[in-house]
Amino acid sequence: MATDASSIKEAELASAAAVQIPPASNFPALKNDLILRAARRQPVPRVPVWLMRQAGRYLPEFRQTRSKYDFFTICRTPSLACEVTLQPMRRFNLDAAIIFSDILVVPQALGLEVVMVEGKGPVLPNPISEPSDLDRLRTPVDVEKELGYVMRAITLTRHRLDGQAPLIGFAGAPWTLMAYMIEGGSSTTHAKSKRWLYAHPAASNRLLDAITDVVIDFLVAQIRAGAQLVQLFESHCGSLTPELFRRYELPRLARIAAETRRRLGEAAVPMIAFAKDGHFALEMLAKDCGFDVVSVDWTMEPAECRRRLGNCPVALQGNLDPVLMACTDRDQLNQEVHRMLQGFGTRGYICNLGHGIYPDAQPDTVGAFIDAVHRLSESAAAAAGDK
Ligand SMILES: Cc1c2[nH]c(c1CCC(=O)O)Cc1[nH]c(c(CCC(=O)O)c1C)Cc1[nH]c(c(CCC(=O)O)c1C)Cc1[nH]c(c(CCC(=O)O)c1C)C2
Repeated sequence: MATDASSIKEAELASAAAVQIPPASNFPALKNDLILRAARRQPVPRVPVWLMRQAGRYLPEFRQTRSKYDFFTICRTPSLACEVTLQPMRRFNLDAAIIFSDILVVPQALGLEVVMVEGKGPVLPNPISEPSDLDRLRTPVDVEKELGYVMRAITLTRHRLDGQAPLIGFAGAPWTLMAYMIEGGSSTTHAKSKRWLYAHPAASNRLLDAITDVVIDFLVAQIRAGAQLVQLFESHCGSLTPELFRRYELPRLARIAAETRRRLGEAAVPMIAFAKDGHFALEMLAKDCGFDVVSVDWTMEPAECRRRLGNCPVALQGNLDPVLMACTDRDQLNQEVHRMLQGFGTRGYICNLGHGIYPDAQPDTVGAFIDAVHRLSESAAAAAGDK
């Protein structure tokens, strides 16, 4: 029998792939529902906290798993995606887990190739360039067939979490995915994809609708598989003008929230919208989209967000500068946490970073951040009379 490194790796992958997925029912009882209560603006004894991209490159245990497998192999092998999702849950007292996957699985389901290039990030070798390229898209998408591995990872993880905290499912928002599909990867200006919005409005609507249809089916399927909250990532919101956002994206975000909820009925779960650099869109996101929670980045002043929204029935999430996760000064960290708690208040608030955690984050600082949120918010919530 061959015992070289590659055959050991193949054998490990085969055994990971052979893990049986239990049915998406009879899940273990939830021991910590703080994030669900905060999303519904109910009183909490302390503020829940999780970190965008909490499972990933800053953790040595992730890097070890990643050194053995290609990025999308981890995503497509439910027991590996589950293991990586649980890694930060074992280390930290987090109030939610987020399933390990990527927003770019939706373009893959639509028939576009996406590869993860070391040191560069995601690349789509054959992006959409012309409106006629839309005929290449494989629509309609059967999400169970194309993305069933995400649903299986969710079901397995929900069981293995054993009720420690709720599990978050997610998808990219239509504009953000359209931008990747046209740019072919990361971009600072999104000039090509924005040019589509101006020059090809009908084709842009067709592409955005095709993405929206998949996103709705995908979120519904993730929730049926066991996701207890879902977050929509509009990471490229900041490239749009308010008018482009209002015309192209707002109606789609509203359709995603309304249709997902309608299709699930009683089984609906809280929905979070994260719009990076979406200052101009705060009121639109909070009042005209139907999401339960709006997640803001670090460029927004917490108290100012509350002031702008008045008594709008929406919870807020955010917004610590992720760079602080690479710093060691605990007084500074405590001060920043205190400032967020003061500005956002302890009701209807989920503490998080303003964007995904960076690879140079220090695990010790991440732990100190989570503990500071719990410690400082407990006294603030008690002072506000919340239990
Ligand atoms: C760990 C990881 C992920 N994606 C990528 C990596 C690093 C790749 C590697 O290990 O090689 C590539 C990977 N995938 C993407 C990027 C960003 C590329 C760019 O800058 O445009 C990278 C480096 C695209 C992507 N992917 C995602 C977003 C939205 C959030 C954000 O704005 O940061 C975006 C924009 C979401 C995402 N992506 C991931 C999760 C996992 C769950 C978690 O821990 O939170 C999530 C939620 C996982």
